[in-house]
Amino acid sequence: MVIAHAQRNFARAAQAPLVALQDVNLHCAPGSFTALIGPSGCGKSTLLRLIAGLDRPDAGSVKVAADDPERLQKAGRLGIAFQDAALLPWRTVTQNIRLPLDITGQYQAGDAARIAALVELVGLQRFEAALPAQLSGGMRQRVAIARALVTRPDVLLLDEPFGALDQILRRSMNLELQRIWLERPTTTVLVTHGIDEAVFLADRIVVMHGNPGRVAAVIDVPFARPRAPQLFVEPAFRALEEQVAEVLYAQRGGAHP
Ligand SMILES: Nc1ncnc2c1ncn2[C@@H]1O[C@H](COP(=O)(O)OP(=O)(O)OP(=O)(O)O)[C@@H](O)[C@H]1O
Repeated sequence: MVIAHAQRNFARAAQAPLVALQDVNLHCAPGSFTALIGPSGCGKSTLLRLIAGLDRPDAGSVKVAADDPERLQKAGRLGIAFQDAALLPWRTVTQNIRLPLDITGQYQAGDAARIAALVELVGLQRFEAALPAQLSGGMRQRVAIARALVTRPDVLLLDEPFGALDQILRRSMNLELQRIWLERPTTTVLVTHGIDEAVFLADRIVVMHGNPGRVAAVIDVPFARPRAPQLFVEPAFRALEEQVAEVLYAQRGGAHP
């Protein structure tokens, strides 16, 4: 995925346009895991929407697998999950997972076994027939991730998927996401507010600043996988968290809590 000099402006009544993204360059190698982190309003979701083909840049270009994201989006080759799992309340777990196949008209009888394997991948065996209202927040997010993977996408885009979960559940979902990603290596971009989540999951952390939205630093994460929960408290992990925090808070004048 290559983002070259991307700019996105939003019109504002009686004011100069808001520059949500300015001259953003980013290259994500196939099979890599990138985390986007930055203060609220710095343009993370806007950038994700450009990669997802849900929005277009005003200048510059976005290419996913050398192709136009909007085209890939329509072909179901981009998998997306948002903070709000956005499941259809009248559909069961299995029916929600197969939704992208129904929408794109790709569903075939042979897909049932693949969907069952996805249910297993996200640890929801025995809940296939449950409705969203019968699931916990973490389970709903698992369904959203399985649904994002059902079309075998080239790229998985996750916009704060665990943002609404409590800290303990978030940690366990971080481990789950790592397991899922290791079992199904997919180029992934994760938007998060959690420095620990970014350091634990990503190969590379893209730290953004706002006004205008831009890339402030790209920090490599060297830890080998699979990463164990103990990593969260290791000095090298803490040092990397500190490095990310320093860039993150630099925009507010340097000092951070
Ligand atoms: N459709 C839109 N119309 C007008 N302004 C928009 C639109 N979408 C985003 N913006 C503005 O662009 C800026 C970037 O928004 P964006 O949602 O990308 O930020 P973010 O970093 O994802 O924020 P958060 O972490 O709070 O979700 C914000 O100032 C927002 O108000």
